[in-house]
Amino acid sequence: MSTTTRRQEKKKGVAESVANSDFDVNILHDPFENPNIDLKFPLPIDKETYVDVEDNYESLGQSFNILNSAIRMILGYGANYDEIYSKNEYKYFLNKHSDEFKTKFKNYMNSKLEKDDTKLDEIVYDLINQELNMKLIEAKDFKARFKEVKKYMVEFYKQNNEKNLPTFPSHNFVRSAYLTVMTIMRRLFPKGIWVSNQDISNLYQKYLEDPMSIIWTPSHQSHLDYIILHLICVRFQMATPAVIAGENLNVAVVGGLLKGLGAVFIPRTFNNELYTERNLNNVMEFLLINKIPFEVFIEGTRSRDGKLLLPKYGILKSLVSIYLKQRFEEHNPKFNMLFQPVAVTYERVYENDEFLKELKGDDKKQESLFGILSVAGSAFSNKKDVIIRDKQGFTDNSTRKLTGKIFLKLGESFTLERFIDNPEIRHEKDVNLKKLGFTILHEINRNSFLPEVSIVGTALQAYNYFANKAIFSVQELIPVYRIVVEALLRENESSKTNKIILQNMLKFSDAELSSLIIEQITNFFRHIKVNDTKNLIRIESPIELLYYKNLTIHLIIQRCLVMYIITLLNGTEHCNRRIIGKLFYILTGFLKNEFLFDYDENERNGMSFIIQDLTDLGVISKSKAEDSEYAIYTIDDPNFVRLFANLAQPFLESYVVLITNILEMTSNLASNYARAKQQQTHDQIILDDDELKYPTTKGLLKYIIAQSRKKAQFQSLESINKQYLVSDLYYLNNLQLIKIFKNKAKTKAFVQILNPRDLQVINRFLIQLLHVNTEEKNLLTDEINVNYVIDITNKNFERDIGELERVSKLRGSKI
Ligand SMILES: O=P(O)(O)OC[C@H](O)CO
Repeated sequence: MSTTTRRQEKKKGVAESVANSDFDVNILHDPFENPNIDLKFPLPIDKETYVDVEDNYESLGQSFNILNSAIRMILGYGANYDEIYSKNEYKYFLNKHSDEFKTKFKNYMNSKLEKDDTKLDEIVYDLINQELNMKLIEAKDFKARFKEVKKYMVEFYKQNNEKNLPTFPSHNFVRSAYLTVMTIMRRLFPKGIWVSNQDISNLYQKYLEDPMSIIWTPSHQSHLDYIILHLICVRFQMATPAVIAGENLNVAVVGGLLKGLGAVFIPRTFNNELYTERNLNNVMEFLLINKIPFEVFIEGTRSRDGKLLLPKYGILKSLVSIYLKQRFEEHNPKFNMLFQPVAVTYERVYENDEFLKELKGDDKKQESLFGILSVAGSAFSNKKDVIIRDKQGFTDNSTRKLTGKIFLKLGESFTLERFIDNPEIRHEKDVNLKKLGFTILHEINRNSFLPEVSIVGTALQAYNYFANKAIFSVQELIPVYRIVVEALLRENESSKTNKIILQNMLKFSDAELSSLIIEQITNFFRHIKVNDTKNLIRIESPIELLYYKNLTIHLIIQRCLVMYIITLLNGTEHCNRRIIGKLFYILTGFLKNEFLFDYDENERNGMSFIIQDLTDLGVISKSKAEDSEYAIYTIDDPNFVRLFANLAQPFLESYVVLITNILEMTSNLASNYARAKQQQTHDQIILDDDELKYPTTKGLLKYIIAQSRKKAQFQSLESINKQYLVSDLYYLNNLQLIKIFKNKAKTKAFVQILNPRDLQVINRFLIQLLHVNTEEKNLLTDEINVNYVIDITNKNFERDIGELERVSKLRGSKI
């Protein structure tokens, strides 16, 4: 038997053993003949409807509709057309497509604006009061002016609602969309979209026990996320959700279709608009009272780098305040909602090529009708997908579409009542929103599937940093591959699927692993090439590895950091648990936004556990037997330590890149500003001269990327990408070392240095940490110095720089 066939046999074994647990359904399979997928339990049929909401209307019989008839005829799906989405609404969920519901929705929103929402009146009163105070109007005109402004506001928000709120046209509209989208998706993703029937069945059963709005909270890496969840709902006989979507998607024609499918368009930033947020709250409250499923991407934007982003709290805050209002003001004691974290994993994200450009500093291409049509159009190109090789025999994927499987895994769902777990709480400010967001995202990370390509990507990235070679043999990669698989397996105890796959991979022979690596590179990479005759790999642009490595990095980042620190201190008396612990504390602080370290309850991620584990593995050893915090550790397996330490490095480098450039750019701008100010006459004084004094966030990032690439200061390009830099920028803002603020027109954001001295201290600390042009280590090893850096990261503003300066002077070192 050939190795490939043996590997296929083993892979089949994996698929079979997984079949009863995870990823047993491809939702793109057989969608027309059998649109409804049977769940793992029989859906009840003894009642007409299972959702206890007033005014849940059954739709009238099929009305004649030319479009639907045409679709039936053209596509020839006649027989089962009426089966699609036939029981989802009215029977198991509220029928949001009934005319009665739509009228009720519209009336509800209009009467909120016209009379029911006192908040709007308050806003208008405040405004007119200001006009009065500024003598823009006279007291006698107050009432008339109030009426005029209120009328304007009501009209404005009515028009806004018309433009932005879901329209829920009809079940036939859902059916037509299903047929069209299915047809496109099947062509775009021939390898399927995989889910676990048991996951969906568990959720459905929980929902039926006590129907309430399911709040779907998926990870967000692609615009396809919304489509996928809708298709899943249709197929598993659940109601499609209303979806919070950025107004950037409300483009010609497509915006209308998306509204038909439940999109609630919102501004990307609210800029304290007085009533917009409240208006959105009203929309959400109406949907939740009616137990309509709701979908929100709490990261707020698509992650371009494979890791989860920090949650945005706006919508979570609204959900919590609606819950408390309903329970305690509207006396609706059973009101609740069910959060469902969802991990969506792509073997190759559709937007991959665009994301690489953005990471390298290009502006995002705005969504447009043309762009969306061309995606749909590309599904129908009849170009055969053949593997092309260049003259040297390496794969040339520059013109191939490169699509893979998509996997969707549900985490453990929980109700808001269970999360709050305190009947005394009445105010949203008493609810820990950060913990709510992090609970959702940790649950996503805990359940994220690791596709084979993510393991290949991690091994390639690790080896690339380790060996720094552009061309190497597949054979050279294999030992690294095995080490990576072992490390990931140790951190995947809780994921049944990942565990099985990784365990099986460890049993592969070298020849089987080679063929797996070659196959994955051929299928998914454009800038990493492979020659399957000579068994060679060529890395043309390592930035493509970043995404795949980051699909796994959250599992091992803490140990990478510990190994990084040990590498720095190895051979000195400082390589003890006390100093390692302090540095680990600082570095996990630096990377806490990048990796969502807060509220992580996994004890395997603690420093003591990791050190013990590395000792047990024989990677490091303790020189003294007793368990003192001063016992010195030494590295026994330098290659192992270096391999993982390297993976942590780019995240730290990106801080040095950022801070050095903020300092440089700000000082350049300051001297230009001083010069301009001298030449300025009184008449020229402008309203918003921050523009001249401070870099904009956007300008700064562009400058950094352009400058740093020229300087090639670090080995890895990974440290100079937009997503890491943005997240670092917000951490420095949080430490109040810099301030990010908007201009008066709220069109731009600026970066101002608030604490140049401590920004320098952090910069020097990082420079020593990364030993860039310096042998000094005093900021890493001297406890007074280290404690000062800890004070910065702890936001202890009482910190005493004097002591730091005295110590440095005494020892003749620079701060
Ligand atoms: O910020 P973007 O471009 O990732 O947009 C993603 C949002 O879902 C659009 O509403």
